[in-house]
Amino acid sequence: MEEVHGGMQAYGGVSVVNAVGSWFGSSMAVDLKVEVTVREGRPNIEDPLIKEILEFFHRRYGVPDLEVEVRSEIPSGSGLKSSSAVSTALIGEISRTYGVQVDVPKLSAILSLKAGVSYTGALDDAVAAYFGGISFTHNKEFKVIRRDRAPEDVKVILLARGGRGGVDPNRLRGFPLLFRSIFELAIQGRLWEAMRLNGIAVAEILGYSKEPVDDALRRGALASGISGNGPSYFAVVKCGEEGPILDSWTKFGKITVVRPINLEG
Ligand SMILES: Nc1ncnc2c1ncn2[C@@H]1O[C@H](COP(=O)(O)OP(=O)(O)O)[C@@H](O)[C@H]1O
Ligand SMILES: O=C(O)C1=C[C@@H](OP(=O)(O)O)[C@@H](O)[C@H](O)C1
Repeated sequence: MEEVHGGMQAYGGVSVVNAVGSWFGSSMAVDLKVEVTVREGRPNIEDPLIKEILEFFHRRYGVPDLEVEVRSEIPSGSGLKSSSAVSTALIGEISRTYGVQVDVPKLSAILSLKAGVSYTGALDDAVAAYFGGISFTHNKEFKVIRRDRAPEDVKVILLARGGRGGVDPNRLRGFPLLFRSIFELAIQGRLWEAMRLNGIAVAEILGYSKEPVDDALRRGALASGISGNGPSYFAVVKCGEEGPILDSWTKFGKITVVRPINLEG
C-alpha cells in the first residue's frame, strides 16, 4: 500500500449561534487540528460518517476502497465541531487526491445528514472547519451567507469534554425566534454578545450547569457558554486577561487554551 498524499487539515470551532434552533448558524474556527490521510486499501474505520463519505466517492466517482487515518485534537461528541472537521478534511483529501471538484463544506453537510451524525447538516461548522474564520449559513438551504475573518486579539479558553450524552438537542428547535434574533446580532457584527447569549441559552435549554459561565463572565470574559450542543464550555477573553478565568476554571476540570484561526490572507 502506497501513501497517496500528505494529509488534509481542518479545524475545530466554537459556536457563535447553534443552528439547531433556527437553521441559521454561525461558527468560529479555533486552532484544534484534525489531519486526515488516505491510502488505497481495505476500509479500516467502522464509523457511519466515514463510511458514508467513502461510499459516496466510490459510487459517484469510482474512487477505490480507502484506508483512512484520522489524527484529531478535538474530542468526539464535544460541541467543538469534531464531526465537521473530520468530514471536511476527509472529503478535501479524497477530492484532492483523485482530482474531483466538489463543494467540500456543502458535501460534508449533505453526507453528515445522510449518515445521521448531524441535525441540520452543520454547514456552519463545516465552513469554519474548512476555511477558518467565522461562518454565517442557512443550513436548511445549504447556503453560505457570509464568511468573516475571526478577531485575532482574543484567546478561547475551553473546558473540552467529549462523549455528549443525556441531552436532547431537539429541544433547541422550540426557540426559533430566540436563535434567529441571536443570529441577527451576530451577522450585524455584535459577535461576543451573540456568542454569550447563544451559549447561555443552550445551557439553559439543554439543562447544563451555568456555573462555569457565570464564573467566566464575572471574571471579565467577553463571552462564555456551551459550544454546539455541549458538553464543552468556552470563554473568550482579550489576550493577556486569561489569568482570573484560568485560576477559577481549574476546579471544573482540564483546561485547554486556543486561538481563533484564519486560513486565508
Ligand atoms: N477522531 C475521529 N475519528 C473518526 N470520526 C470522528 C472523530 N471525531 C469525530 N468523529 C465523527 O464525528 C462524530 C461526532 O460528531 P458530534 O457528535 O456532532 O460531535 P461534535 O460536536 O464534536 O462535532 C462521530 O460520531 C464520528 O462520526
Ligand atoms: O448537528 C447540527 O446540525 C449542529 C450541531 C451543533 O454543533 P455540535 O455538533 O458541535 O454540537 C450546532 O452548533 C451546529 O450549528 C449544528
